[in-house]
Amino acid sequence: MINNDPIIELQGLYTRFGSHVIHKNINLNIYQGEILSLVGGSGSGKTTLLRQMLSLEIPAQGSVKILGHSTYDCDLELLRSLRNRSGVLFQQGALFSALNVYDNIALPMRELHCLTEEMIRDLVMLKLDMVEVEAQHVNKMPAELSGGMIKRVALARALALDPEVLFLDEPTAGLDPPLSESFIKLIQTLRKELTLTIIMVTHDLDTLAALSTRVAVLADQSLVAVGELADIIKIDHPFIKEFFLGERGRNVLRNVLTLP
Ligand SMILES: Nc1ncnc2c1ncn2[C@@H]1O[C@H](COP(=O)(O)OP(=O)(O)OP(=O)(O)O)[C@@H](O)[C@H]1O
Repeated sequence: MINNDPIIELQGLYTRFGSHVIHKNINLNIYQGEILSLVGGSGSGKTTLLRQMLSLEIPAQGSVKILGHSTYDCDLELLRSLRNRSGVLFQQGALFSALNVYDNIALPMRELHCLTEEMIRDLVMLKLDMVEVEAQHVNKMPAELSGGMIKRVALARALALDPEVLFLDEPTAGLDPPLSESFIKLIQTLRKELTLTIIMVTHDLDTLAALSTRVAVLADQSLVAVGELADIIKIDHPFIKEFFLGERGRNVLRNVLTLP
């Protein structure tokens, strides 16, 4: 279910690294219950925008509101509670290599300092069950896990504190097609069961087409298009044409849409 409350509001965002301008006047509302996919060329600033939504980076200008609160002028306590209401699955460094599966998922729970080890154990097992990982794997170290399993355990950790918003950076990168498909199905199921709002960066058109309720396209330092995939592909912009309507794009999209 999507409703009209913006969960995230970006207004007039400008980002610069030295003299390198990454974003110019980005405006975007993300609504409760949607899965918004952010696409753009390499270096267009997708991950940076995600990090700004998570208040891990501050733009040169503009404001970010998450769950109704402005993140750049709020106190640390509020910032911490807003972060606890968001889960993140980063593309790199998804798990702490020195911690086993159990401790990776338990970490955000322990950081709350208000749960007993018994409660944490029950919650860790519940999260593992949610991501369809069997209990026998709890003592394994990340190096002993397959790529698909790492993604699932990292997702369990991202869901550890029952977030309202989930950020996914290239969630299916590095997975072969069957693993990617089963991860997509898992995200679809979780979104329905947990009424999550999901913001995802992806280059993968299968993932994008299967999951997105809306797509936002970053190019020329701006958001050049925001909308449903069926409308986005009709827009006459070089990046959109190349990304969605090149040979690979056409092969994926012709199964789900009528192409121009
Ligand atoms: N902390 C930083 N300091 C300087 N430049 C940075 C910093 N973070 C990102 N950049 C630069 O900003 C640009 C956007 O980076 P970003 O990682 O957000 O792009 P992206 O769209 O996610 O790229 P990709 O698809 O390749 O992952 C890149 O040119 C990058 O080198």
